[in-house]
Amino acid sequence: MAQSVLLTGAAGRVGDAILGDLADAYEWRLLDRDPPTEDLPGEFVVADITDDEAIREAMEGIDVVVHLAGDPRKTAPWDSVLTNNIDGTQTVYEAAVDAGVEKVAFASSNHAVGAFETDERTPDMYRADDDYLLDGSELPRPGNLYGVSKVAGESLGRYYHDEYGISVVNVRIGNLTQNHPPIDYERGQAMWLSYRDCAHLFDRCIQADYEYEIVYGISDNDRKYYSIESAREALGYDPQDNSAEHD
Ligand SMILES: NC(=O)C1=CN([C@@H]2O[C@H](COP(=O)(O)OP(=O)(O)OC[C@H]3O[C@@H](n4cnc5c(N)ncnc54)[C@H](O)[C@@H]3O)[C@@H](O)[C@H]2O)C=CC1
Ligand SMILES: O=C1O[C@H](COP(=O)(O)O)[C@@H](O)[C@H](O)[C@H]1O
Repeated sequence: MAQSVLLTGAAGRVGDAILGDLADAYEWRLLDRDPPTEDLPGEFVVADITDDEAIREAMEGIDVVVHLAGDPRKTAPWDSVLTNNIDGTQTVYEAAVDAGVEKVAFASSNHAVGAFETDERTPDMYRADDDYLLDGSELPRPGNLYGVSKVAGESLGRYYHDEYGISVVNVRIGNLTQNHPPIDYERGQAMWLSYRDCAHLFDRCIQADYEYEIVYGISDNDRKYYSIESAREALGYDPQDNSAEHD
């Protein structure tokens, strides 16, 4: 029988990429505070992730949670990231462990480590001939409050894994765009994540066995400054796209 997967933030862009390729692969329970504007697979729950009761109900019978819901703006103010990204993520984890969920894949961000991109390193680090690489073992270094909230989400996962044994993978997503990497934007090309690689990566997050992981979610771009080795090793990620093929 297909696994039951709760996808929070299902009405957003990352949700769109995942459901575009994986609509038939799982028993989906989709959740978002905004109702869907198109036909989506499975059951749709309209709820806020800070609503403890609604999230507990949505968690019933779920094997795996893909947790995307949150404020994705790098300029998001503190009150929004505190509520949506930190409090909301804690509510999701608490309900997940109480419901006996096996795994949570958390949508973290490149902005959890954005401050490694110093004036001295940029723009060289965005180029294919530069060998600077972050691999997920470095300490977080957020460059904005949104990034701080993603680091908090990764820490919540660490706590719930260590305390309750739930499997957790934090995917530091790069820059997701459909059909084509960002144009005239070297940083975005270095961290491009294509739609099909995004769907495949979260498919691996649902399928693979792991304990607690931090991986980078980008395509196999020549320009990369994030290693994808941990995603390959821990999850079996095998990306097909490379922003250099669109130059
Ligand atoms: N799109 C990208 O390139 C990247 C996205 N991410 C992360 O991936 C996740 C999804 O991002 P996108 O799909 O791009 O954003 P989006 O804004 O398109 O989708 C987010 C969805 O979450 C929902 N949402 C927000 N707060 C909520 C709450 N309190 N309760 C219930 N639903 C709520 C929104 O209604 C929206 O449908 C976010 O956590 C974001 O930080 C991280 C790095 C890059
Ligand atoms: O976390 C996120 O990162 C991407 C890429 O960041 P950017 O600074 O290069 O735009 C961003 O597009 C997305 O909205 C955000 O959630």
